[in-house]
Parts: sequence; structure tokens; C-alpha cells
Amino acid sequence: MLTWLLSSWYQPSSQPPSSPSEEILCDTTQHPILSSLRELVESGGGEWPPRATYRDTWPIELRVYDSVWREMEPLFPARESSTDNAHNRQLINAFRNHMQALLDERINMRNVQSALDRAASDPQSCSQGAWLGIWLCISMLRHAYRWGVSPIVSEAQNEETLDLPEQLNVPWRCLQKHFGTTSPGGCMTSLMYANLRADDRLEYSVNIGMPETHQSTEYWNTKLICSMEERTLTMYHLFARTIAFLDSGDLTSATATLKSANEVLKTAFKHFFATLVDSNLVQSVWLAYVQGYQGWTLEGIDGISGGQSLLFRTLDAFLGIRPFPTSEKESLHLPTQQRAWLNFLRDYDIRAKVKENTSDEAQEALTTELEGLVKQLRLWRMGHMRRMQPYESVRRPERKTMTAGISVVDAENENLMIEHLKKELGRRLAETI
Ligand code: HEM
Repeated sequence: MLTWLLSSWYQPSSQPPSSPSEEILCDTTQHPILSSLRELVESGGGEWPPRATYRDTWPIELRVYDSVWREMEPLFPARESSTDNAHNRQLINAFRNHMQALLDERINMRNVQSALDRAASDPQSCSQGAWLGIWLCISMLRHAYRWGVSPIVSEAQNEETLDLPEQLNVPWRCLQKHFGTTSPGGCMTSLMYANLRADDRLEYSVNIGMPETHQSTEYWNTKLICSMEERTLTMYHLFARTIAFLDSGDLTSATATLKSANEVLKTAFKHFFATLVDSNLVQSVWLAYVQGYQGWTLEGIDGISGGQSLLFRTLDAFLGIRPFPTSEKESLHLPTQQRAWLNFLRDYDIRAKVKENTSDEAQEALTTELEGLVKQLRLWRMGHMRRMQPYESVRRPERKTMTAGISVVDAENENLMIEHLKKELGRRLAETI
């Protein structure tokens, strides 16, 4: 399906694979699950987690969006927030007017349209990495326009609809088509995976000019999400190979492969809890200066949730943890190749297959490993529920209580918000069986 991508950048080499992504691309196992995994890696520009490329690699007519963002970037954050709605309305309008004026002045829509048409029809003119970088840039512009000021304020949360500038809508429609997503706002792939550079810095920030704690919390937030993918890509490969072994009747190799997957997951979860600590993600800073702008909350559509991270969707899909999201809901924020990978795992339904198709002894060994993964996922869900509480209970009077992923809650106080979130997360924990 994505052979055009492969031809533009990937040259098979005689050297041994140097990374988990390359190992997947070099794996010649003939099985549709391996093809699906290869397409996932290709959709990330040849790496998973994705490797976006920035301004200088984009079609020349689109680079002006980067210039507009660079000019708006330092104007978005405010060190102190106000609870005065009229004052906040002025701030939001001034920011939006400024961005609109820059877009009007700098962007030639005819040039943009023709660059986008060229990129869509001729992959040589725009690599997948460049598409990802452009997606990041337009997502940042759209989220900044949507909120007008960071930390976000209730004056903007009260808006239910919003007309965005045409200069941001035209590329957005092409990006939606290219990536297969339907949300008008950004998602984990566009705003987080695409924002971590190869040299381990963020390309764009919503904390320019803010104290070091704000900037490092923003960095660690994205870093943790990306490093969880980095650390579990090998596990995705092991899942795919387990399925291929099962289908070829090699149950011993399938069991050994699942055992290794359990080990990979254990190490990754240790990393999660060692990293999600106040010295990296500062509790007093995270909610207002990092999480806020990632929300969307217009026309009933949400922004980023940790629930969009591919790792947890992969675990739920592989282990058959139900209910599965509807395809309509999943298409909002997950690109085509991520959904295809997940749907393959769901349809395969490994736990049912092992139960129905294997003899007693093999079944026991395979089930032990599968249940080991479920147990780890349950423990992670318990730990995540505890860890999120100090972050979500910070008092921010300028805004209504909200998570970026499940919208404005408008609880009367922070304790009620935490109770609400515990119920939401507790439901998924109870389903993890
Ligand atoms: C400061 C750090 C974090 C906080 C405060 C936090 C908080 C939350 C909250 C409140 C929810 C439920 C509402 C929503 O979806 O927006 C949630 C969901 C979720 N978060 Fe986090 N989160 C954090 C970091 C992460 C990270 C780094 C990951 C993954 C690497 C993650 C993965 C998830 C998942 C998978 C869900 C969906 C619920 C589930 O599957 O159990 N979270 N998070």
C-alpha cells in the first residue's frame, strides 16, 4: 500500500538492522500482520515513533507557515493568568487578530494550494517526514488560534464553535486526507510524536520566554510519550511475530516470543513510573502550561488524550480488552496506518484463538504469557490513576476543570474533578480482564 514511500527513502542495505524500526522494515516474514507493522513504521517517515522533518525539508511555498508560527510562538504564553473575562477576551481577540493579519499578509493561497496538490500527487516533492512536520506546524497554529492565550481560560472554554482562518483550513483538509483523520484539532501524532526532534529537543514550544521549569515540563511530557513508543516498538514486533508463529503452527516459538514481549513491557513500565515524577514533570506547572492548549472542546470534539498513545491501544487491541472504540471515534485522532494495525490485532483476537485452537499444554503456556501482559496492563492502569491525581488537582481559577482528552468537566472543585476522573479511569481498569 505504501510502496511509493518505501521507494523514495528506503534503500535495503547489506548491514544488519541498526534499530527496532529497521528490524521491522527488514523482516521479510510473509504475513499480513508484518506488512501492517511495516506500513506503520513507514507512516512515521521510516521510524516509529514518527520522525518528522521541519521547515527546510518542506515545499518552499509552505515554509511561510513556520515563519508565522515563529512570530506567534512567544506571544501565546502568559506568565500570570487573569480571572477577568473581559480582559481575557481582549487578549484572545488581540492574539487571533494578530495571527489573522500575519496570515493575510504572508500567505499566498494559490501557491499553498498548488504546493499541496503537488505534494499529494508526487511523493518526491514532499517526504512523509515533511508531511508530519507540516502537520505539527498547522496543528500548533490551530490550537494557538483556538485558545488565544496559554494558560487557557474559561472565556475561550465557553466558546462552542469557532471559525478558523481559511489559511489554516485549506492545508488542514489536505492533511486530514493524507493522514486519514477527521478531527478539526490536533492529536497525539501531530502535536506530540511529530514535535520531538532527532536531536532530542522540541521543535515548537508553547513556553517560549517562560521559566525553565515550564519548558522542561513541556519537554518531559512529550519525551515520556515518545520514549514509551520507542521502548515498546520491539514488543509490537514480537506481537506480530507471535501471530505469524501461531499461524504457522510453531507454538513453542510463539510462547517464547510472548515471554520476551512481557519482559519488554516490564522494562517500559518501569521507565514510565521512574520518569513521571515531579522533578521531570512539575506538578504545579503541568496542568496550566502544558496540558491546557492540547485540549480542543469545540463542537463536542476533544483534543489530545494519553488514550491516543499507540502503546495502550495496541495492548488493548492485542489482548482483546473491550469495548473497542468505534471506528468513527478512532478516525478523529488516529491516522490510517495506526488504525489498520489496531484493527488487525482486534480481528485476530489472539486470546480467543489460543483458547479455541490449541491443545491443553500449549494453551496453558501461551495463556500464562497473555495473562502476564493483562496483569501488567492492570497494574499500569492502577499506577497511572494514582500518579495523575496531583497533576489534575492543581487549582487554576482562570479555567473550568477540563482534561484535554475528555473535555470540559466544570466540576465545582478539584476534589470533585478527581472523583470524576477516577471513575472514568476506574471503568477502563475494570474492563482490563
Ligand atoms: C502528567 C502526566 C499525566 C496525567 C496527569 C494524566 C492524566 C490522565 C487523565 C486525567 C486521563 C483521563 C482523561 C483523558 O483521557 O484525558 C488519562 C487517560 C489516559 N492516559 Fe494519562 N496522564 C498523564 C500521562 C500519561 C502518559 C505519559 C501516558 C502514556 C504514555 C498516558 C496514557 C493514558 C492513557 C492510555 C489513558 C486512557 C485511559 C486508559 O487507557 O486507562 N498518560 N490520563
